[in-house]
Amino acid sequence: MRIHFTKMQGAGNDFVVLDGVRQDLSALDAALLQRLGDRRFGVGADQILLVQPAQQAGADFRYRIFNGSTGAEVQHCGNGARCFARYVRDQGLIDRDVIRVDTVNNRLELRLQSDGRVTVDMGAPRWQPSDLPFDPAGLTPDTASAVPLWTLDTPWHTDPATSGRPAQVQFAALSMGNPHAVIAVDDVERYPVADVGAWLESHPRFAQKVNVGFAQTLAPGEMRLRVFERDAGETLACGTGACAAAVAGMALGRQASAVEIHTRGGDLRIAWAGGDTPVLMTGPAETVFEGHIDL
Ligand SMILES: N[C@H](CCC[C@H](N)C(=O)O)C(=O)O
Repeated sequence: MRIHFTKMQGAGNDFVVLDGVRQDLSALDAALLQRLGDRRFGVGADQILLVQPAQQAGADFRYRIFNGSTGAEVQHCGNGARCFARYVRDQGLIDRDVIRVDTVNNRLELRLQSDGRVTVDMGAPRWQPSDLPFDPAGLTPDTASAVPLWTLDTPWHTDPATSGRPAQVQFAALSMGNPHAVIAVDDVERYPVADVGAWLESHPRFAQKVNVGFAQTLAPGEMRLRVFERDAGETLACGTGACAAAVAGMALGRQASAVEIHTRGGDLRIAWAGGDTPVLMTGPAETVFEGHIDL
């Protein structure tokens, strides 16, 4: 099967984008998607984005996301949503700058800005453990702040003096359509992101695993963030992770209602008015190259 694809990136989070409107991609299964995502045997990408005709009234397209390492479908991808908007506009699939798309569990509004960036209405955050899902059984959250903070023992010990007591992590748990655990750290560059990220990503309390964000507050309105993504490892940026980190900081009273998030791959701007209002994310979306692949 010969497939036309477009390689794109949003703040260094990279994607293979497929036109399922003008191509018949019904034969694509998880194995072929995983091959597309493979950085040695395929094109290589953190996620595969599929553009399909809308199935619901009021939407322009259906937007489906698959993690590149597994070919498994996931609920949301924020950096991907910006690239989706750039793609359908540049490919002539739509001639408007405001685009409405449906994901598996959300309707998003994508807006192409005159400066080349894209703003995405990411929907409202959801805080119930069942929204992730996260199993809180036996845990007592710290409810002194506006949102519950959960504490888990890690497999590591802090130092010989406390060899009997494991180190702990405290995190906010929320859904942006996909599951996120956000840990506040003093210095993202020195924190053991790979170890703690891999451990929490696959913790049995997260039945569908979880994206793990490591957030450093630089100032009210400015954060640095690293994210160990579910089924992707650490990516250079994570859009839903940036929303989750910003919203957790705001809900905890540590952040203003608009935050500039510095990721390793670029900067994202997040705005949120609280409660059930939508989270707005603005950032870059760029095409890298186009090509064909025989699968
Ligand atoms: N790894 C994520 C999907 C991609 C999210 C990320 N690339 C973004 O920009 O939001 C998950 O399994 O939920």
